[in-house]
Amino acid sequence: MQDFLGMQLIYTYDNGWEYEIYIKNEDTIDYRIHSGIVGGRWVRNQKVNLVELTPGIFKVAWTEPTGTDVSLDFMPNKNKTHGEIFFPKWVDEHPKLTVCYQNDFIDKMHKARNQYPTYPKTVVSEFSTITFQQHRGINNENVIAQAPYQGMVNDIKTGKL
Ligand SMILES: C=Cc1ccc(O)c(OC)c1
Repeated sequence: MQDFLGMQLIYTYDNGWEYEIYIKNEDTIDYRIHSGIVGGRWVRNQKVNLVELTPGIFKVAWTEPTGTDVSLDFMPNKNKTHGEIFFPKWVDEHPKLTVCYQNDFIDKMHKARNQYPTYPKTVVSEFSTITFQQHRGINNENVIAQAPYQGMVNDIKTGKL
């Protein structure tokens, strides 16, 4: 567990979506979405359940202010992850409403999830390939501290960011 906490990982789902997560501490993540239908969305200090299923394999699961539920399995030693993402109907219908720095729009997310339909949900089940991982220490506020932009992943991978 100690080597997973503090990790920054970038991974690309088989459907093409590129995500970045920072495992901030034992119950908190920050993340950015670099591509896909909600590319541009980013979130800090999302509370999660994090467990080590077996040595080197981790599950991170949470429910979001949007009503989206997420369960991710990380296999960093194999450069693989698997995600199960449960989207309420409204996120499927109005994905762009969720593209923001969510921390500044929690009320907007709560209003939207009450106002728009939840069901039927859309379940996305996808493997991804980890293309970058590095240790950044625990509770590092500088890892995910600005909005995603075109070329940011390249800047991270080349050490410019
Ligand atoms: C819906 C959020 C979401 C979905 C899949 C992910 O891999 C993720 O990582 C931070 C977040």
